[in-house]
Amino acid sequence: MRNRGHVIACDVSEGRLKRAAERFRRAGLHNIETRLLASETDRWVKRHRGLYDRVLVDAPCSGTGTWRRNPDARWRTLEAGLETLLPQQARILASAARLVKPGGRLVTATCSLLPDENEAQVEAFPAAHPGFRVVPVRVVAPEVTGSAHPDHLALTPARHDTDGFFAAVMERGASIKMSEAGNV
Ligand SMILES: C[S@@+](CC[C@H](N)C(=O)[O-])C[C@H]1O[C@@H](n2cnc3c(N)ncnc32)[C@H](O)[C@@H]1O
Repeated sequence: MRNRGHVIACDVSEGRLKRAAERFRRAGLHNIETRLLASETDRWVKRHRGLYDRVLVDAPCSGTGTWRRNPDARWRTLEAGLETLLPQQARILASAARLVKPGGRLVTATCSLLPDENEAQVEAFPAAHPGFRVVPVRVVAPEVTGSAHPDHLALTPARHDTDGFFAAVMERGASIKMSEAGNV
């Protein structure tokens, strides 16, 4: 965005937001406001529903895509437990969807290799939020080629010699009424 527009970085961790603000300063970015949320049901989300052109969700995930750099993380991942992470990811995604304006886009990204955290979350989303449809990443970013998934961005250490990374784009219908868009 070249320091233009207005970006709001939300987290439930004050420490994370402070560290992020330091990174923004070091990078010379002046268009980012930080916002501490109590949870995905924070009233701030309700007050700002339907206001944002783009919403990026970088929810807690297993981090399995970073295992080649952080081999010890596999033991921490097992502690965190997918049975906790999967519903938390779905709740955060549903909450973030409320912020997207009609015609706006919701992008979800993980550093996970696990289909349950990636494709399965994205496939389940439009059923609960009929106002949204998946937009293939190749449409949004034609310069991105070689993804391991036909619609989403999927990078794997084996195929791309990068960390494992996943991103999907969903667009809210331009004419959809807020009340029709599921969970809003
Ligand atoms: C994968 S990390 C994202 C880190 C972030 N991109 C950064 O650079 O600091 C996932 C983050 O989600 C935060 N989180 C957990 N539950 C949340 C919620 N309900 N709303 C917003 N953020 C949440 C965690 O505190 C954690 O910082």
